[in-house]
Amino acid sequence: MLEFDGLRKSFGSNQVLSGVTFAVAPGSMFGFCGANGSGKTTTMRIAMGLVRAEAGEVRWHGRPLDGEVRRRIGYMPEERGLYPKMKVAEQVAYFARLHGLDSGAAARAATEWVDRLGLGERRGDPVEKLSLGNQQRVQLAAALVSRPEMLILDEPFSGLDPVGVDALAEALLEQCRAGVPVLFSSHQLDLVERLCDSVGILARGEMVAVGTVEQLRRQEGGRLLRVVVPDAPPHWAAELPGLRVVSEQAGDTLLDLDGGADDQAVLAAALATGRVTHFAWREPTLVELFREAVAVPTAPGVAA
Ligand SMILES: Nc1ncnc2c1ncn2[C@@H]1O[C@H](COP(=O)(O)OP(=O)(O)OP(=O)(O)O)[C@@H](O)[C@H]1O
Repeated sequence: MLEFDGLRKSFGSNQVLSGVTFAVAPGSMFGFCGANGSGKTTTMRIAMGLVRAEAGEVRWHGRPLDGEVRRRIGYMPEERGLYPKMKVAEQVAYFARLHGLDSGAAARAATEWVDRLGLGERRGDPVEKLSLGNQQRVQLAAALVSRPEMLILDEPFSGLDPVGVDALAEALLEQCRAGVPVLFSSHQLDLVERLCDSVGILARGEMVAVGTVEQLRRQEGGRLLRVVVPDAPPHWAAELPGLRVVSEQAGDTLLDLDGGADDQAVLAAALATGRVTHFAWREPTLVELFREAVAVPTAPGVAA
């Protein structure tokens, strides 16, 4: 297990992490989510020894990470660390050598990863001549080339086109199948939902939700009712008892009903405003679960 245990960190008076705890199992993919500035990068930097935590520790197989273990981590930092003048394949081979591969093995592994990530035709170009998305692919090749024992990737999918996303997703799934724990941060929640075994949502300095998407759905208490009434006036459902309007756009309304609320009463109210073209229960997406989890709780009796 890669364990993050009770991490605390402040920058001046800004308490960023106040006890962050979660674990990534070998062979599983963990999607690390949270609003901008919630502390994902700080958490990953602590794991890599780039930021010192005030309390807590990160362990691999029960032992705190040290320099030796960190050399076996494939890390992709948020601030991309490439040498702009170095050629693509040389750069990737350079990172492989830094992680202990001899020069022959490093060159072979670099060729393989450069090809796999769709950069074969650019292998001889200096990195600075590549588009941002392609530089991103080089950075990923650099993280993967040393056959790491763990992967910690800070927003690896940002800036990639759909083909790049697919190539990276396949590469990460292959690492998982080989038993590597993969932790990556992302704001692309559809991707996290599709790829990850587990998800963690960081808010207010803590993991406010951790588990499979299915477990998060159960925690948040269930299903949403989608009602489409193209001609309904705005806010037609706002005053109905026992429900909350999650979203409303051009007659397409998403409702969160209390346990005892009557969906047939909602249907009758919808029909009273016009023709109902869609009326069905559905599971919340990870985006909706995320919004729910990061929303600041209001004290009882205080109007939102
Ligand atoms: N070196 C630093 N000095 C001072 N404050 C910092 C430093 N590094 C991070 N912070 C602050 O810590 C908070 C968390 O930042 P962090 O980059 O970890 O968040 P994040 O979840 O990765 O955000 P994003 O999704 O925008 O990348 C922010 O308020 C940030 O300004």
